[in-house]
Amino acid sequence: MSEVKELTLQEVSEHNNKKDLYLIINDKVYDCTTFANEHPGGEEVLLDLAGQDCTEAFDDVGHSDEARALLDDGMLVGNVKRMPGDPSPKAKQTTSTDSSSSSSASGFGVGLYAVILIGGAIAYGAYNYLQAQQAQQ
Ligand code: HEM
Repeated sequence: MSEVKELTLQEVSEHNNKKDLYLIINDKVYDCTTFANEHPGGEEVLLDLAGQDCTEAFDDVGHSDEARALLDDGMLVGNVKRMPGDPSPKAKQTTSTDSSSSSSASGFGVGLYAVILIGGAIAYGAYNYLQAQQAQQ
């Protein structure tokens, strides 16, 4: 049984190059040195974030479950040890902007239904009108 390592942000930040590349995701430290050149999203993005907390960037891409599984499959080094004065973990936060954007999304849904309903009604009216015209001839 290997002991879980604890690394400070300072220690992780020293692993910031192609030959020694650590990333922090959800307060866990991963050694991505060998994975970097196999990364489907490219080596550059990982190098840019080397030694840093990339939780937000990782989540924003919408990585698959397989990508998440890869992390714990051999890359895990240990946990982040937060010291007093360190920045807080970069987790996804539900902000008021999020809820307003979701409400505008649902507003768009209602608008779309209205367009479909009104469009349908107009098409039905036009069809009836044409039928009546034809009946008159
Ligand atoms: C060690 C952490 C990471 C792992 C294990 C990983 C793994 C993967 C995998 C397996 C894919 C293929 C698509 C999928 O299955 O979701 C992918 C795509 C991608 N990754 Fe990562 N990734 C990591 C970190 C990052 C970071 C920090 C970024 C920064 C923005 C990033 C950016 C991307 C992009 C842009 C793609 C899309 C590539 C495309 O579809 O053309 N990845 N990653």
